[in-house]
Amino acid sequence: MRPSLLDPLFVPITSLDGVGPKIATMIEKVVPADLSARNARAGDLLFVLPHSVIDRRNRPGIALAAEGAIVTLDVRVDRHQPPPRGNRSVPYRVFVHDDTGEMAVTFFHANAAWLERSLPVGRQVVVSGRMEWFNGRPSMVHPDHIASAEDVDSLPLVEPVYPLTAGLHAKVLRRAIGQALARMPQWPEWQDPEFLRRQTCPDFAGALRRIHNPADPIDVSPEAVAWRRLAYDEILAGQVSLALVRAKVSKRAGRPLIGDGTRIAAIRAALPYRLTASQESALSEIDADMAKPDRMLRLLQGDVGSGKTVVALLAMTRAIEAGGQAALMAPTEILARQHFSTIEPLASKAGLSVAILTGREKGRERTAILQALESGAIDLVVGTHALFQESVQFRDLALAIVDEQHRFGVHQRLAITAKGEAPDMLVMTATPIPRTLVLTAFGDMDVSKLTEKPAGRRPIRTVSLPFDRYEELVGRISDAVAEGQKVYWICPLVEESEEAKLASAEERHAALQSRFGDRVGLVHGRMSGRDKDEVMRAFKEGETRVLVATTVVEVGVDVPDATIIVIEHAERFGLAQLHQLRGRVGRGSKSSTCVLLYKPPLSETATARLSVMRESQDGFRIAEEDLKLRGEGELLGTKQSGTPGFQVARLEFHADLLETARQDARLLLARDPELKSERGQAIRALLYLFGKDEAVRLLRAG
Ligand SMILES: Nc1ncnc2c1ncn2[C@@H]1O[C@H](COP(=O)(O)OP(=O)(O)OP(=O)(O)O)[C@@H](O)[C@H]1O
Repeated sequence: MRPSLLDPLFVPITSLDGVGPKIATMIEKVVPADLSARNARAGDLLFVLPHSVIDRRNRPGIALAAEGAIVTLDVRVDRHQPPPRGNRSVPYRVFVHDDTGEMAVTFFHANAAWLERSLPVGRQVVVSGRMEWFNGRPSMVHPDHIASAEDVDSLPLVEPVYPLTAGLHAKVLRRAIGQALARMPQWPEWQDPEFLRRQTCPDFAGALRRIHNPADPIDVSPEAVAWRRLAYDEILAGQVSLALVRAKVSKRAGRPLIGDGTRIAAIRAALPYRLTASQESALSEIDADMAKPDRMLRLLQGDVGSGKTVVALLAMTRAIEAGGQAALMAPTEILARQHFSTIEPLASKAGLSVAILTGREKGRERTAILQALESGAIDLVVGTHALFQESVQFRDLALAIVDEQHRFGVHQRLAITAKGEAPDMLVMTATPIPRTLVLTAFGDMDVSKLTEKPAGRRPIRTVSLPFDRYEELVGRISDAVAEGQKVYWICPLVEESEEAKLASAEERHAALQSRFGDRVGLVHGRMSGRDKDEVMRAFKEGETRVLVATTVVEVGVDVPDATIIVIEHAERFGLAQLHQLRGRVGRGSKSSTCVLLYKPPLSETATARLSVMRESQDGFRIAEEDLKLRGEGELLGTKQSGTPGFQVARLEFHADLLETARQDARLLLARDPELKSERGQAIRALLYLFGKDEAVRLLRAG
């Protein structure tokens, strides 16, 4: 049961003063991504942390205030100058002075009565806001704060600045966060006292209060002790949650999966290529795991195009030879269909019966698949989320493979394994991620890596090109298309909305169509599955030569004879994503080109990212660079996809805390596996606070 001390925080944010349904929707946009999968609760606001501060301690005097600076001034009010009657375009000006000079405090659409009350002529007041120059004179337009000289203490001297979204005012958000802070109960301490002493940390509530009410800009820094304390809390919550999942998964013993090898041999014989040494060694690690009576819990990391699918197929075949069934779950429908079309012809050579199950299989077709899975008539199923559904039952699921791409959480992975009697599990990721991140996102899994690409692949030539060379680029592409090459054109990442994304893709499609006619296809996330398939088929078979696409092609799409990829507004993408996208070409034996089309001026990090892309094609190295440049959020996927990232911890500052937290979590659970001790109970509260409700539920499920 959830500790009752959490009750005041476990209520919808709409129960806070000043938060109606409309504001709630806006606030949910700034609540950290991991939490926003459900409706936000008041407690989530605690972790909406400021990214900077406004320092209002700066009191230079009017004459010394720099343009654009936010300053606080002690001034005397001289006179009011309301706009001429009926002329709303002229502002209301209040003239003030101090020892150093004079200025105007300016208001548009002012409420005159309110101004007369708050800035009475002759009174000494404090105004705080941004300095602007108007007609060569200093002025402050719409000060953020006005206080009488007596009330000056009410001014926040160091004011936190929060991430905002269109329509959400800082004041509204601050007020909501203030209420969440006020609802914090007296927490039991969940950290090890020894650790706290070493780190000289404040307690959890104290740390939050310090960051939300900073006394100094340094308090709002991930390196400050308060922030480190919270980061450690969060990392520990993650590690305990992963350890609980692992304990649950490995509690039931697995079984040895050993077959006679005939079907595996049939598939190997049908492959048009030899497996790489990397693929062979990953397979023998997987084989060894599967042969053991313990359950396999392994992560297969492969760089783009390294050939994970065939490794997955051979592992599944082993499970089937041993008398069980196997499931492969993909993050998108496009990918599920692609895996199916790769796997099906090979599997049928070995006499396996294979099915696909996504949201699209409906009615009688679906019923037939479900029955065949339950009776065991289907050996191998490829699918999407649809495989999680309760109606999906297996006769004997022996191996579950999750093609992860960071879109599934720990608990979803668990959900699929719950469909068998302790099946083995293999998680595949296409973005190589550094060891530290493997630990945080996946816990203690065994890792196999595909570090090598199939023989005969040529390096991809990568160039960056400013947008003003667009015409020249289109000319080159025109030549390439005339030679029969295939081109991906990736549309810019647009944050605002699905509509904006679509508009930009359609616009580019239209522009390229006017040049290349009906040899240009368009694929985007809003299309139906069938339409997407059709567009992909036409591109694969060469009916279209240029494919304009949003990032739906980012993961896994395999058209081996595509040789050029243009990434428009490359400066907006993270490194991991650029690397994934680039991996759509260079999958065959022809040489390929990746064009990073950008709009100058480039920021410093964008410049660095593009140069890493030009210099390296090693996904493992790029992942390390990404971690340095951007932090883990980008690396684990884009914000939109709800990644197993963090809300507070930032690994570029807090990676050193990981190992300690991991050991701490292990020790804790070794001593108190059900979290029943005093510290264990406190840890339960911690898990809930960081949204790990599912992990606590596992305890009850036993
Ligand atoms: N050993 C091999 N030799 C030659 N080609 C191979 C080999 N293994 C796989 N391939 C081919 O390489 C391509 C990429 O394989 P696959 O789609 O499995 O890659 P992946 O690891 O899933 O990469 P991504 O994550 O980028 O999609 C496929 O066309 C596949 O047929």
